[in-house]
Amino acid sequence: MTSTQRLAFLKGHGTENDFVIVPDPDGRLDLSATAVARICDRRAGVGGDGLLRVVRSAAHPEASAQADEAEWFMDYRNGDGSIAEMCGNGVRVFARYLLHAGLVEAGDLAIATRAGLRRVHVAKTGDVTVSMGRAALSEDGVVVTLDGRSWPARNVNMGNPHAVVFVEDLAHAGELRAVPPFSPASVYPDGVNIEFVADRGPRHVAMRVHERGSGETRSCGTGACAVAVATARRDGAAPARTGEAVTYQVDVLGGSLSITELPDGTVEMTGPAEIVAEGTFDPAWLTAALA
Ligand SMILES: N[C@@H](CCC[C@H](N)C(=O)O)C(=O)O
Repeated sequence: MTSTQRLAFLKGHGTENDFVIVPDPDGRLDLSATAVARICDRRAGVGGDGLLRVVRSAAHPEASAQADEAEWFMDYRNGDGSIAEMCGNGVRVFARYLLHAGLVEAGDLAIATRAGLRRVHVAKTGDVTVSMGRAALSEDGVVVTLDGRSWPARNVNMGNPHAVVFVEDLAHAGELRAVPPFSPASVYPDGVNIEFVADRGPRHVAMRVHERGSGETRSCGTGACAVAVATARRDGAAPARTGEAVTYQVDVLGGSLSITELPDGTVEMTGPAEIVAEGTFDPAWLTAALA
């Protein structure tokens, strides 16, 4: 890109997990971690928990194998510029963007991600539903410690890693300004998203999350799925065994998500996704940010 070209961006969110959306259909942009962190900076940049680069699957080496089934690849980056495999709120916002930009029709579509294909249902307005794949749960003896308290954590992989901790009171998660200490570190060599969960009622919980690469956010879609499945197991609900789907409402600081685990083990998430603004980067600022 030359400094005279204006690069467009949009801003969107899903339950207040907010993203800078950068359309780059032909995969021409070289977005370093530093550039992403500058764009996501809430004071000196556009600001966001993360960035969604919109690239044709065929134009991206990590997605070309999915190009036959999904025209578009979600190149997701955390706010610090690090790469993550998957983002559940992001994929709903990504689908909302594709429809908003006239790149897809309303209805069912597939989106390529680093965690594989995700099938999405997006209508002209309203909530977006995404099939998030299967959760992989394991007991690895992980313990999370914060402000003098310790809890066992459930390890859940939703394409990306999560440690789910049940607490009596979400206030026990404190300020969440830094990654809550956990051990053994070897379970999560690439870092982890940590969810604190409290009961709200039958099949209804609330959570707070410290996201790898973004800090405390107001919502995490993959985290809400991890929480729903971990809570279902704690409650003795196992759709694969009983043949009955189980749905949990998961409240986050920025709203609420509905998560259903189906008898085939796949997890569906439904929640809002909005585009709130469109703009262009100042060319001189962007040139410096990309340098
Ligand atoms: N906010 C996202 C998760 C984004 C990725 C995560 N921080 C990671 O590094 O795994 C969501 O909605 O799932």
